[in-house]
Amino acid sequence: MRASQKDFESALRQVKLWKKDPGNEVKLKLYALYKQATEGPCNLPKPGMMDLVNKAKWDAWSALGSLPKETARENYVDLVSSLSAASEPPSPAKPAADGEQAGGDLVVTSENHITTITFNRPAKKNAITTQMYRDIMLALQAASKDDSVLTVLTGNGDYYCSGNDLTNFTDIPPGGPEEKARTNAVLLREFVDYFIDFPKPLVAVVNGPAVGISVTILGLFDLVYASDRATFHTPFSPLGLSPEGCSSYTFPKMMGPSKAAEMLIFGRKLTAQEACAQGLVTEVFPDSTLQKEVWTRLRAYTKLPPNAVRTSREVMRSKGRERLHAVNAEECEALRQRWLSEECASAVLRFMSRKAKL
Ligand SMILES: CCCCC/C=C/CC(=O)SCCNC(=O)CCNC(=O)[C@H](O)C(C)(C)COP(=O)(O)OP(=O)(O)OC[C@H]1O[C@@H](n2cnc3c(N)ncnc32)[C@H](O)[C@@H]1OP(=O)(O)O
Repeated sequence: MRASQKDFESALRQVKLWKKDPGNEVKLKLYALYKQATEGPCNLPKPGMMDLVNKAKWDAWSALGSLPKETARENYVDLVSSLSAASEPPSPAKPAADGEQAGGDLVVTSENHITTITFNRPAKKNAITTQMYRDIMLALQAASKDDSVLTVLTGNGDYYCSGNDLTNFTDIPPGGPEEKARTNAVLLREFVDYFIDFPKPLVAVVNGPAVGISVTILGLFDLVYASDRATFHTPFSPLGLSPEGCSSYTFPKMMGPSKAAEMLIFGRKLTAQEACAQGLVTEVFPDSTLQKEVWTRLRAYTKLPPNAVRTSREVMRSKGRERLHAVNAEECEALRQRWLSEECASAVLRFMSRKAKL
């Protein structure tokens, strides 16, 4: 059945009512079909490589070639109707479809002298947005002053964290990609500095796969407890990136240069057992007992004399701190340049147009 102009307009209205973001892949398809249906084939000049969003849109529209306007209109209506059921708002009685808890993308709780910071974006595999970097710093600042003995980082859902949200690179400010790269480098440096300077023991409870920056900063933690479902992946080269979180220094020190090179340069993904053998993970637990065993142990640790714990940690940490700050600065500068590279731009585009996953 051919879609009428009325069906098309109704589909356009329906999309505006969707409460749930359908994801970049779908948004690009809808954009391309809309443009083809209303303007015909794309004849705009190709945007520059660094203009990521417009380049992705241009690619999607151009890929439709000389598809007739009527067919594009029909495909648009079909796509919207197939997705509409999934986009209906959840009833108030049920939890949100993506399982997000009240409290936003980051949940911070304090109980039994343990402050817990939880990545809470399960629908996006707990990818870290720009706002989340800022909120984690605020949470660490508060935890450094509260009555907690330990600070824990963990994830809600099947992932621990899928690393930096790759769409963080797509909102280009008026100052262009250079300004974006500069502000990202400043934010990253400040974020990692918080972990270097944090005054209390930091514990990661790695409940599932960990990617990118969520792996590299583990080198700055005191304890890393992992589920046997967890994996540890730093795919920097495929993304046109370079290591951060002081991992270029902490990983070779911890696992030796060649094991670190396999991870940080060649992107080898480690299982939890392998990461434990390399010293990145303290102990691996069966997924079914991770929470019970780890939290029982952590509660016992909070009963230790707090001043002795602090002093021991300080003497272990103080010698390397200056070096870590220098490494952090160097890694951020290397990344600032990487973010401006064609290799990185192409990798982000591939992810956004769903041609690539890890
Ligand atoms: C201030 C800046 C600081 C920068 C610091 C730099 C850090 C470097 C890094 O962290 S590099 C690592 C970056 N991360 C990745 O490359 C991971 C990309 N994600 C994937 O490859 C896959 O999503 C996966 C393997 C993690 C999971 O695959 P799976 O098939 O199980 O699930 P989906 O792909 O369908 O994912 C579900 C939705 O989550 C979105 N998503 C997942 N990870 C990210 C991410 N890192 N950034 C943005 N979005 C992410 C994914 O797009 C799906 O969303 P959708 O349902 O809307 O399509």
